[in-house]
Amino acid sequence: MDMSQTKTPVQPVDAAPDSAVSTRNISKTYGAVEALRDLSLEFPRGQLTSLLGPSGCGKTTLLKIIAGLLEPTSGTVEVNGKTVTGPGPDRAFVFQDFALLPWATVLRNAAFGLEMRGVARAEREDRAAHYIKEVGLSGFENAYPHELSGGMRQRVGLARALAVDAQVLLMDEPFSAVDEQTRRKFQEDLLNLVRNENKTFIFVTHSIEEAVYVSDQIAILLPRPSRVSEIIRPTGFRGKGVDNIRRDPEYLDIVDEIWASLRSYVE
Ligand SMILES: Nc1ncnc2c1ncn2[C@@H]1O[C@H](COP(=O)(O)OP(=O)(O)OP(=O)(O)O)[C@@H](O)[C@H]1O
Repeated sequence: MDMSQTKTPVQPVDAAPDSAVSTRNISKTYGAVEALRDLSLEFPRGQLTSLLGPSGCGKTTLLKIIAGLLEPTSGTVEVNGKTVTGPGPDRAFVFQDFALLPWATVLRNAAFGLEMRGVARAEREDRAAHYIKEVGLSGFENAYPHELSGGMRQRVGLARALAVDAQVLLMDEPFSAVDEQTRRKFQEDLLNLVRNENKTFIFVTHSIEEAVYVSDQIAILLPRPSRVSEIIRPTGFRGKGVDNIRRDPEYLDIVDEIWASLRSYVE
């Protein structure tokens, strides 16, 4: 099988998608470890793209390079046509552990990105309160992180990222540490956020089902040195409502298809 082929099982790829983020010929080596090789990928504006691939294939590395937290060995990242040289206000990283301040309330934590940017207290608390509501945490403004469940802490991290109004949200396996019910609820909420916020989401996950459920575009990465093997756009069942996606025949077919292409790497 030609692994470099771009698959379009549901709908043709737009002729010229408007990209918020482009990675061009990115390579990254850590000493002797070649993590990424010549990886080029477009991230359409206002959509959610998942990076999916076997463990250790370089998904987090790519996300950190896009965030400007890590320099590629070669290649460039562009955000809105401008080359990335470091972290910037156009991108917000939602960390796996969310990096919340344990001594600060939910409100202050959610406002923390704005505080770092010097936004006045009243304005930042207003904006933080709006996003605390948006992520379903109304009533917890004055709680502390240790009083929250893992899923709620994740929502605080997401509220913080939304409050700074970055155009690009980078999420590294945000749902890996929560129970299945919380995870499903969060996936539904994420779908609504993508629709309502018109931001570009780049999302790392290990879960094929999760990627197909939440993504407009899935980039399947091959194991080290990682390249993109396929781009899948599971758009056919999008308008059918969050409750119907998991039993949609197209959803199930795409999950099977991705599993078929990844299984050889885990056997
Ligand atoms: N700081 C580092 N120094 C040396 N090697 C590293 C470093 N960070 C990552 N690597 C290696 O680079 C490869 C890619 O790592 P990365 O964390 O990006 O993969 P991943 O796809 O996100 O993995 P996982 O799905 O398990 O989180 C791995 O082999 C990893 O061991």
